[in-house]
Amino acid sequence: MVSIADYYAGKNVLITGATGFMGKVLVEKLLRSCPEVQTLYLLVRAKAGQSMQERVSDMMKCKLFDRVREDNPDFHQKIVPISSELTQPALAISPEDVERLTSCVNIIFHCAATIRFDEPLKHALQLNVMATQQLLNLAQQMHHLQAFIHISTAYANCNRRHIDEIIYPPPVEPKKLIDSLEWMEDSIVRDITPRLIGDRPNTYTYTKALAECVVQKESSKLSIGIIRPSIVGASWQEPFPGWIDNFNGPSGVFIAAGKGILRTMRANNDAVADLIPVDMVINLTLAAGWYTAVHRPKAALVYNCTTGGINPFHWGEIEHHVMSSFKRNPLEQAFRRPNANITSNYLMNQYWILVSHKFPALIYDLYLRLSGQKPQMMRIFNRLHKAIGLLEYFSSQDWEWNSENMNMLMSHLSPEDRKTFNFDVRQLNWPEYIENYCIGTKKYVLNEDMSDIPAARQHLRKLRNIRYTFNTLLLVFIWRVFIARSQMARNIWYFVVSLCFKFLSYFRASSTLTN
Ligand SMILES: CCCCCCCCCCCCCCCC(=O)SCCNC(=O)CCNC(=O)[C@H](O)C(C)(C)COP(=O)(O)OP(=O)(O)OC[C@H]1O[C@@H](n2cnc3c(N)ncnc32)[C@H](O)[C@@H]1OP(=O)(O)O
Ligand SMILES: NC(=O)C1=CN([C@@H]2O[C@H](COP(=O)(O)OP(=O)(O)OC[C@H]3O[C@@H](n4cnc5c(N)ncnc54)[C@H](OP(=O)(O)O)[C@@H]3O)[C@@H](O)[C@H]2O)C=CC1
Repeated sequence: MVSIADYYAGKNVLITGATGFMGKVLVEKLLRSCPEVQTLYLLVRAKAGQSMQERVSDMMKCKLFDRVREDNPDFHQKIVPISSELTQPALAISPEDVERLTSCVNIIFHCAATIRFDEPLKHALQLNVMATQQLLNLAQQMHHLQAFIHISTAYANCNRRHIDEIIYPPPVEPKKLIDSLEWMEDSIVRDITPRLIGDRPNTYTYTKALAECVVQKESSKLSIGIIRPSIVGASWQEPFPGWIDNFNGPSGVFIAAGKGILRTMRANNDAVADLIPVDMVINLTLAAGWYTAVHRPKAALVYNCTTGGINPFHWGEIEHHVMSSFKRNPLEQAFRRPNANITSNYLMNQYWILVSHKFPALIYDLYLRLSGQKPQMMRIFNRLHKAIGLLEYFSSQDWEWNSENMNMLMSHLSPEDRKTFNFDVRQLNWPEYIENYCIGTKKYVLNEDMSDIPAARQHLRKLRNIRYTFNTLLLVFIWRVFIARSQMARNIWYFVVSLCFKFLSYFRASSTLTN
């Protein structure tokens, strides 16, 4: 059977969400491991004052593409950005571009989505569901399309404990919901959102579940694969270990803990932390594209792309390895020494938030005010509390995903493809992966230099000394207050001092005698 790289040779690929975290890794891997691919059409919008061409050329300059650049300095010639705003009618693609795409695209990877957990329902529906429907409509006009790969999430059905590789009935008929929300004011939609999403934690998982149903409806007309990754983390091996470029999911939590800001979070130590490295997800995605195109399965195949059932690791272990990694490779200018603890106990968590988050923030802001600067720590903590509040649902419980299709796909790969497009999660060594992940947040998200580690360690020592001094002063102060107010405290104090004195005199006397 044709190998994966051979299949992609000469193919025209359409990718949405190419400027995002996973999209970038997909583009890079296709260019590097399938060098004969014909053209990558990227649907990109203008954003933040930058045209789509500027955004794509900035993207290609980033470090992620260093290895591709080495292999083929002209790789950018294979990339064709297409202007598209996915929330607009017909995806706002010009008629000329539609013509071009329909005449040549062979395979589509649909990665674009809003992954915000607090997205208003209408917008999440527009992007995650309606844009998917419009892309499917476009796909049906394509004369040479062989596969449509949709990126979903393993948490689309997080209201279930056991999740099979099937598409579950939708919580509501997507079209009916879209029609009925269309005329409603945003404030009304906001009010009814909790009732609509029901037992799902946010609009993200709800709309991703609806999107799967929209995709399934077209599966008789198109060859479809649905990839459901769990929590996508930094790369395992490719193109560099630990590559990551955002604060989403656990990355923001790791950084906040490494900076000594985050000290407590609600999570279950014993629950499975279903992290999966981005390069493994992308390898599986490309292999699924190949399999779908070559085998043309009759129904849409769903791939639960998870680690928990095969190579489980737990939040308690993650906490331990993240903390020890940041002690070995500290981040610059930490607020306090890294020392985060996770707990499933609500009251304990509230107590530590008060003592370890709010109290130091108050003191630091007071110091900033007194030194004529703008207070900022409380604001940072409020944002952090909002972010971790939204993540706690995922770190406090675990799920079981069936991953038979992932295993089936692996069994169809040649030994060579298994190496080049490796998604065998059994090979993951978690402590090593977490170490590289933490270093990756330092190098690629915070752009800190590894040569500054000795200075960062020195800073941690300084923080430790400040803490010891502060604790000693606090103890002495509390004790002084007690002694001044309570006869009993004074009596205990005199008793302890006289006991120490007696011991000292006894040792002095016995050492004089032995001499
Ligand atoms: C040692 C302990 C171990 C235990 C560790 C447990 C980890 C437990 C993870 C579970 C993870 C499940 C994940 C499901 C897997 C998917 O299926 S989907 C992918 C995951 N999706 C996400 O993570 C999106 C979550 N993020 C959001 O919804 C929004 O960013 C938030 C959190 C509501 C914040 O919204 P906002 O206040 O409007 O802020 P936003 O503009 O997004 O960002 C503001 C600033 O905060 C930063 N920021 C954003 N998010 C974060 C964050 N999480 N942290 C810190 N800073 C952040 C931004 O970079 C930005 O910085 P500046 O550019 O202003 O300097
Ligand atoms: N990250 C994770 O942990 C997980 C992600 N997933 C899924 O993987 C996919 C990719 O996620 P990830 O890369 O992390 O997400 P990102 O937020 O990093 O990327 C989202 C992409 O979608 C594009 N996009 C968003 N809105 C529009 C729009 N209106 N028009 C055109 N493009 C738009 C963004 O473009 P722009 O740069 O212009 O904003 C960006 O390229 C998503 O489908 C997500 O649901 C699934 C499980 C876990």
